[in-house]
Parts: sequence; structure tokens; C-alpha cells
Amino acid sequence: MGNVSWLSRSLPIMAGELPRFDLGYVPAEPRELFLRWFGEAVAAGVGEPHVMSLCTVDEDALPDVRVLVLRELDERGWHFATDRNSDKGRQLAANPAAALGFHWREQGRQVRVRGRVVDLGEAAATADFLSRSPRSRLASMIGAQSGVIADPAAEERAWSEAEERLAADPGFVPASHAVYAVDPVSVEFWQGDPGRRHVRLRYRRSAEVWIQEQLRG
Ligand SMILES: Cc1cc2nc3c(=O)[nH]c(=O)nc-3n(C[C@H](O)[C@H](O)[C@H](O)COP(=O)(O)O)c2cc1C
Repeated sequence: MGNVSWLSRSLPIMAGELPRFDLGYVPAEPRELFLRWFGEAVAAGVGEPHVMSLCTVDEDALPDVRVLVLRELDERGWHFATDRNSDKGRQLAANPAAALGFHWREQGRQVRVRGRVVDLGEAAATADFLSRSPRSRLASMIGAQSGVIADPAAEERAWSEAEERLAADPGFVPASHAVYAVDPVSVEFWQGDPGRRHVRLRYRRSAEVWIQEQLRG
């Protein structure tokens, strides 16, 4: 047996006491249930509950995934911020659809969001960028995210130049900074059970109505 296989089989999963998911007490809209679960994750001390996986597909339909920070949740959907010229930015330009995954390990919970992706425009991008720390803003001013670093010395110079630029113009916002929202077509809430009777509830949007379906775990 390989090392990963041996280690993986010997590691615990969904151990300990987990919350119960009472399907008799769920709201009509998935956003409300997400906010409830998110608040519970924060209260339970879940590590980085606002970090999520973002899955996109490239022009050859090959999936790609990485983790991002959830920036906001409102009637437009789940927001994230990134560089429009990054790999994911280019993938979204070609195919504006995505899936998000949250895993709140300490509670044995998972939330999956699928939907179309909408660029929220310049005002949202500007507000998001200016709310960031100076170091975070600098990192977005060096060049296109996901670009290959061919010359480390030039990269050092780019950081210095960005520092000078930010000092001279603290209101500077790169044109490539973008905030996107995932406008959901389905949202699934998954509650793990140590006895493996997991509880899954999927909200599926049909026209303007949310249909709830319980899924086998
Ligand atoms: C905890 C964590 C949070 C991150 N948050 C963001 C984020 O909010 N926006 C972002 O563009 N990249 C974020 N990243 C970096 C991405 O995972 C990824 O490396 C980067 O966006 C480039 O992805 P791409 O090459 O697929 O475009 C984060 C990474 C980690 C580990």
C-alpha cells in the first residue's frame, strides 16, 4: 500500500460530535441558510470559514480549481475578487460559470454553489480594492496574476515601482481588478454524520422559485 493510501486510511474523518441538520426548519431561500451556517461556523471557531474553492473551466473544458476568499453575499450572489487577467479571469471571460465549495471541517459541513458568473463592474472593483491593506494592493499592482516570472530581478523592480506608485497615488486602482458574483442555480448544504447517515439538502432554482430536494448521502 502506498504511503498516502496508508496514511489516509488511518486518519479520522467526521469524528466527534457534529451538529444535527433539521430539515423541518429551513428557509425558502438558500442565501438565508448559508448566512445561518456561516454564522454558526464563525461561532464554532471553524478555521477560515470564508475561504472557498472556486472551480472554473478553460477553453478546452478542462476544470481548474483554487481557493479564494468570499468577499460578500447579497442578492447578486457569492462575491469574490481577483485579477481579470489571471488564468481564472481568462477562463471566466470565455465561460462565465463556476462552482464554489466550502468545507467547514470542525462541523462536518460542506456547501456547494453552482451558477453563472457576473462581473460586478468598476464601482464594485474600486470599492473592493480600496478596502484592502496596502500590501494586498501592492501584490495586485505588479503584473498579471498567474503570469510566469521569467526574470526574478525584474519582479523585484516591479515591487519597488509599485511601492512608489502607491505612495504617490494611494487611490490608484488597477483596471484589471475585478469583483465577480456567482449567481446561483443550485446550492447544496451537506451535513456529515459520524454514523454516515449524511443529510443533504439541495436548493435548485426553477424560474424564480427555489425547489428543495433531499439527496441521498
Ligand atoms: C487562503 C487563500 C486565499 C486566497 N484568496 C484569494 C482571493 O481572494 N483572490 C485571488 O485572486 N486569489 C486568492 N488566493 C490565491 C489563489 O488560490 C490562486 O493562487 C490565484 O488566484 C491564481 O489562480 P489562477 O491562476 O487560477 O487564476 C488565495 C489563496 C489562498 C491560499
